[in-house]
Amino acid sequence: MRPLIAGNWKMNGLTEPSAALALAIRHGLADAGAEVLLCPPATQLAAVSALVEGSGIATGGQDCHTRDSGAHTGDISPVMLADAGARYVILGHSERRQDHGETSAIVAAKVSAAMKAGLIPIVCVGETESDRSAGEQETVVGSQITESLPSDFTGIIAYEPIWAIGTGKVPTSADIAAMHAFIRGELIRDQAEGVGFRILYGGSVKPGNAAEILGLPDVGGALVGGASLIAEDFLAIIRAV
Ligand SMILES: O=C(CO)COP(=O)(O)O
Repeated sequence: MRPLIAGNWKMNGLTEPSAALALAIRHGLADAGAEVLLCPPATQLAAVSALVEGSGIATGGQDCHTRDSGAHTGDISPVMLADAGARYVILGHSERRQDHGETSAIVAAKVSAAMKAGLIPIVCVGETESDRSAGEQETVVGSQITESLPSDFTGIIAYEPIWAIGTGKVPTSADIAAMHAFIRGELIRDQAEGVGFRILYGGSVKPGNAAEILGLPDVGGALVGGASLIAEDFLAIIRAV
């Protein structure tokens, strides 16, 4: 399976810069050894999906509701994401867990809804800095995995240590490899197909560290925030595969 390089644009992207970014990535992508995914804000999803159509670049949402439609002001359903061109959806990102009080149980319900709509969920897990200082990272990530994934899960896991997001701090390669091995073990124990799921690393992935991170065992790609907003940086990360 080729590695997946996913860009999480978060709450960034007005119409013109989003189109320019999507087109720069499309045009700069030479016979990539990676699968490429762009997750723009919901307001840009349909436009970005149209701009990358036929290029092999996929698009995804950054969250979804558990229902397909109904009286849920401000929410976006998985069916709506699929209708706007998405093939993937990021779920349980730490920013949503923190800003919107999303528990792992809520994330699990969203994962099921996304799968039902035919989307591939990318489920984020990761410990805080204090969890790591206390040596609790495996306990925290282990329970996030157990509680955020339905028993029939198929999809992708993204390991994003919260203290590495947007900070320029990255765990050591040994720590990334250890956590990915731990996550793989949990998936194999809990999930019938756990041996095959991709596990992405996310948290301050940049052109300068991408090759080393992507070369680690059980790292099946990267979930990139800040550097995915700069076409040359995102393309350099893709080329590092
Ligand atoms: O949260 C992230 C991707 O989902 C990582 O963000 P940064 O790459 O900006 O650290």
